[in-house]
Formats: sequence, structure tokens, C-alpha cells
Amino acid sequence: TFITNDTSTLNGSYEYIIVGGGTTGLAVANRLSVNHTVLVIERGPDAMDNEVVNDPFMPFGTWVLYPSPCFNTMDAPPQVGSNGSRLLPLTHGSCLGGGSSINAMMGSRPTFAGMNALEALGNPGWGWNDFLPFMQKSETFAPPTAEQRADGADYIAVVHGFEGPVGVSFATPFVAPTMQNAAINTSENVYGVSLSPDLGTGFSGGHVAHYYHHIHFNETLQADRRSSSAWSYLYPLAQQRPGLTVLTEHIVSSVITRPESDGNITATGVFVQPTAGGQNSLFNSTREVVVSAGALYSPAVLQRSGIGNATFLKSLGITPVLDLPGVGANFQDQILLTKVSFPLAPSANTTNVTAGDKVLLGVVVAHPTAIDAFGPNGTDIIEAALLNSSAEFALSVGGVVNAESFSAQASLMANAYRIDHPIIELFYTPGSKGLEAWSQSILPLSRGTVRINTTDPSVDPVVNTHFLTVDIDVQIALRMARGIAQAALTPPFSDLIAIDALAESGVPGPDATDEEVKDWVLATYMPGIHFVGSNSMMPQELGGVVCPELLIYGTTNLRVADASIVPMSIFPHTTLGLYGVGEKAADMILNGQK
Ligand SMILES: Cc1cc2nc3c(=O)[nH]c(=O)nc-3n(C[C@H](O)[C@H](O)[C@H](O)COP(=O)(O)OP(=O)(O)OC[C@H]3O[C@@H](n4cnc5c(N)ncnc54)[C@H](O)[C@@H]3O)c2cc1C
Repeated sequence: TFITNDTSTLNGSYEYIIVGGGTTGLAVANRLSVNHTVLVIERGPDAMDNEVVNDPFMPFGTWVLYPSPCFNTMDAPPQVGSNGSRLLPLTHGSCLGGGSSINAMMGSRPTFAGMNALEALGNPGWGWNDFLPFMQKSETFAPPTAEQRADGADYIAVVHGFEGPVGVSFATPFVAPTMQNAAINTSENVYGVSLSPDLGTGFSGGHVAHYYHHIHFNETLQADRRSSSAWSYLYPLAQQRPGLTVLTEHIVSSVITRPESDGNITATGVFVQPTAGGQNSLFNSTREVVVSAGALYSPAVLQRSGIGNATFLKSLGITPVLDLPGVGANFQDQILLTKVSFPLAPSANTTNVTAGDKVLLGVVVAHPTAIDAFGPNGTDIIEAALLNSSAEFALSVGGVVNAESFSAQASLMANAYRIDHPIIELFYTPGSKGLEAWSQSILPLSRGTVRINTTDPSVDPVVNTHFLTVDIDVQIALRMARGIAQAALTPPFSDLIAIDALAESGVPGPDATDEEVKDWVLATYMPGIHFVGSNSMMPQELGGVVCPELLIYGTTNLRVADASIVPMSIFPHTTLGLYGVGEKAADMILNGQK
């Protein structure tokens, strides 16, 4: 594999070009380059030996002290759902490996209910049974050691893969067993969820478990390492591919297309610009171009290429080559109630509780269902709220292209909740300053947009998130906040934290009114940073951008493979599902599926 940041060393033509060397893009590139020439173009640097990137205990919360070369962020402008006053940081990875080189490595999978909802939205071949083999193909799961098992770790072998590039394992040693077991028992008490040996079976709703991460134990270093997509699909000796070339520190400004006589367009190459500024280069592709720049940037690449809402493109002086109003619509993310830190009880200051300074986010994760979170009629309550939600706001801001798209998605979410899709995630993190409990929504209905406002590729697109603009999303956020407060007051977790820990944390207590909780939520929530949907895979009449084969409607050979194709946020955390998307995309491309 040839990795360079110098275009003068490259050929002018490759069979496949991948736009973005991130999480999904490198998985696709790896598989295609076994028998083909492939050029990956990545905006960020190659951070192969950077310890801030590779050490899994470095990233979260320590960026100020140890800046990661992969860290990148842009602000979503203030808007309705952020109290009209807050800028929300949209953090993302920009280097080889993309988000997988900076994320918290929480190893979550989509669910049976979620994948089947995706299929029912008009995507044959994407149900759980079809998709699971691709997630398995990507991973090498490390079963817990005897010591980890004694501390409570477990797994179900049949749902895992054992020969793929991505390492998935429990931390060695187990991070903080006392705290982890207390968190499990407390979640059972707070939400009525039961202990599952493995949250990756597709049936995580109603369960809690010790969690695995995208890390592997390095025998030489005798330490855990991050299994980024770069360290899984690109750098290891076994993954070297003579046909694979990677150009770093260059931005793809646009995809070049030519019209066909039948009205379709064909991608023939890309224009590329150095990230630091400078001369444009052109690279040709003889087979396909795959856009894998992530949910924030892939719509921008397409819009600059003349693919998107024609009226909008013309307003920027861009000549439309394909009128696809769904490009940049249906953008969504989960809501994260974050950085809720509870000071330790004086008696609790032991490594088994705090893990010393080893912060690995989400070592215990609970997935309450609608019934667990809202009571015995929870599913009906949520279904009624979803089906009665109005598309008006989303339509007015371009978050959906029509009301049918909004209601089809709402109704599939209600179905998913009927078959135990989790509605909330509550996760626990030990740290030297205290114990943290965060909570995240999973399937939001609020919809936003990603739109460029200039043709300059070095300028970030404008991302109007429109979080919490549908009432059901607000109601779920309130329940998340109340769940965190309950956890702080429920033994055995409460025994590990100071008596006044809840008050110290700032989370509203059980006596707070809904209005007070809402104020706290609106003032403190953060994006879940699992952005999806901005080039959704769904029927074109619902605003879809790609078909189930990930080909952009109206093109012969231009595909998208990254988080932007996921039309509903069915991946509680995205990465392991996205490796499945990458594997499936490569499989479809190599089999000529269109
Ligand atoms: C801080 C953080 C924590 C997270 N924690 C978790 C977690 O614990 N578990 C989990 O599963 N997920 C987590 N995620 C989410 C997950 O990492 C992302 O959803 C995932 O990495 C997205 O993958 P992708 O392939 O869609 O895009 P990316 O991995 O973002 O890849 C896109 C790549 O394209 C490049 N690019 C963009 N535009 C261009 C262009 N024009 N030309 C060339 N290159 C371009 C970017 O630099 C980037 O490298 C986290 C994300 C962040 C940011």
C-alpha cells in the first residue's frame, strides 16, 4: 500500500476512487483493492504512530492537554432546539480512519428491529439476517479472558466474527469491576432491564451489560490499542495491497460526471485540492467513484458536483447535473446528556471503582425499551406520540422532502419499539474525578439539513441540526435526564458516590418539575455525534439519494458508503454497523450489483 501526500508521485487513473479515508471508506478500499487499483483521497493527515490516537485511554476529555491530529469540529448555528442561543459543536474525525481514529470506541451494533425497519423502508437485503454476516466479516472478537469472565464479562459466540480486521474486546484488565457491577444492578433497579451476556445479538432492548469496545490487546506492548479503521483495514502487514494508493491531506472538491444518452450520469473522476490550499489535480476512475466523506461532508461533495436540489444548486451558481432534493436532507443525530460526573464517596476511592486515570467511555450500557422507560403502556404512548407528530416544521426547514417520508419513518420507529428496540441508552464511565453516567437518545424524529453555502471545498457546509424540534424527542430527553438522577440515588451505584453527588452534578433531582428538567436538558445537551441520514438510502419518492445497492439514483457508477446513507438512526453507536456497511458495499460492487 502506498500512502503519500504528494500528488506528483501518483498515476492519473485508477479503477476505483474513494472519497474519504475514514471509517467506512477504508473498509471498502481494502476489499476492492485485492484485485483492483484503488485511490483513496483523505482530507486529513496520516496519524499512524500518534499515541494520542492509538492509546484508547487518551481521547475522551483529554483533548485539550493532548490534542489529537484527527480532531475536527464545526458549529451548528443556534436554533430552536438549542434554546435559540447555543452553538452546538459537531465533532468529527479528520485523518486516516476518520471518526474511528478519534471516537470513544463503544462497540455497539444495530438491532434486529432496527435493521428490519431499514429494510421495510424500501431496502431489500438490509434486514438483520442479511446484514449480520457483514458485521461478522469485519470483526475479530476477543472472547473475555478467565479473569474478565470472573469480573462479569460474557459473550455469545454465534453472533460474532473471529477472522475480520477490526479488533473488538473488553478492556484488559477489566476497567473498574466494582463500579461496573454496581452500575448493572442499579440499571436493573432504575429501568427494570435484565443482564444480557451480549448486547450484540440484535436484541439489546430491555438489557444491560458490561460493554466491549473497538480495541484489541497488543501482545508486544502488553497494552490495549485502538482498532481504528486505519489500524484494521490499512496499516497491518496482512492488509497491504499493491493496488491501493492513499493520498492524504487533499480534499475532493467535486466528482466529475458525463451525461449518458438515457439521462443517467457516469462518474469519470474527481477534482482534488491540497488541504493547505494550492493547485487542483484531476484523477480519473475507470470503474466507479465511492463517496465516503461522512454524513457531514458527503452531501457537500455531491452538491459541489451538481447533485442535489436543483433550485438550491442554481442559487449558488452551480449547474445541476442531477436534481436530487434528498441530498443533505433527513440529517439526524441523537441527543447526549453528557459529562454528568458524580463525586466519589470517601470510602470508594479504589482502582476497582475509579480505574485510576483510565477513562474508557461506557463500560456498562443499559438499553431500556419504551416499556422500561415509560411504564407498561410505554409502547402505546410512544407509538401514539410518533404517529401524531407533525411534519410541518421538518418540511418548512427542508429536513424532509415530503410529509410521507416523515410519517413513513415515524411509523417504522413505532414498529421497531414494538419489537423491543431500545429507546434510551444509559451508560456509565469510571474516571479519576468521579463516576459518570451519560444518557443518549437512540431514534430521534427531528430532521435537519446539510448544505454548502459556497463552492469553496475548504469551507465547511452549514449544518442545521434542528435537534429536539419534535415533541417526542423532547419527552424522551426528559426521561433520559430523570433516569440519570434515579441512577445517582439508587443503590448500589449510589453507595459509591458522595451523598450530595446528585446536587453537585447539576442534574435536576426527582422533585424537579418537567419544565425545570427541560430547561436543564436544553441548556446542557450535546449532539450524540452519530450523524446519519444526509444521503439516505430509501425510495427516491421519499427523498432517498441512494438505492439499496448504494448507487446514487440517476447514476451508473457513483455510490455512497458511509453514515450518510443510514436513513434512520438505528445504530445506537455507529461504527460497528458502518463496518458492516463498508463490507456490504464492497461485496455489492465486486458482484456488480446495481
Ligand atoms: C468524538 C467522537 C466519539 C464517538 N464515539 C463513538 C463510539 O464510542 N462508538 C461508535 O460506534 N461511534 C462513535 N462515534 C461515531 C463514529 O465514529 C462515526 O459515526 C463514524 O466514524 C463515521 O464514519 P463515516 O465512515 O461515516 O465517516 P468518517 O469516519 O468521518 O470518515 C469520513 C472521512 O472523509 C474525510 N473527508 C471529508 N470530506 C472530504 C473530502 N471532501 N475529500 C476527502 N476527504 C474528505 C474526513 O476527513 C474523514 O476522514 C464517535 C464520533 C466522534 C466524533
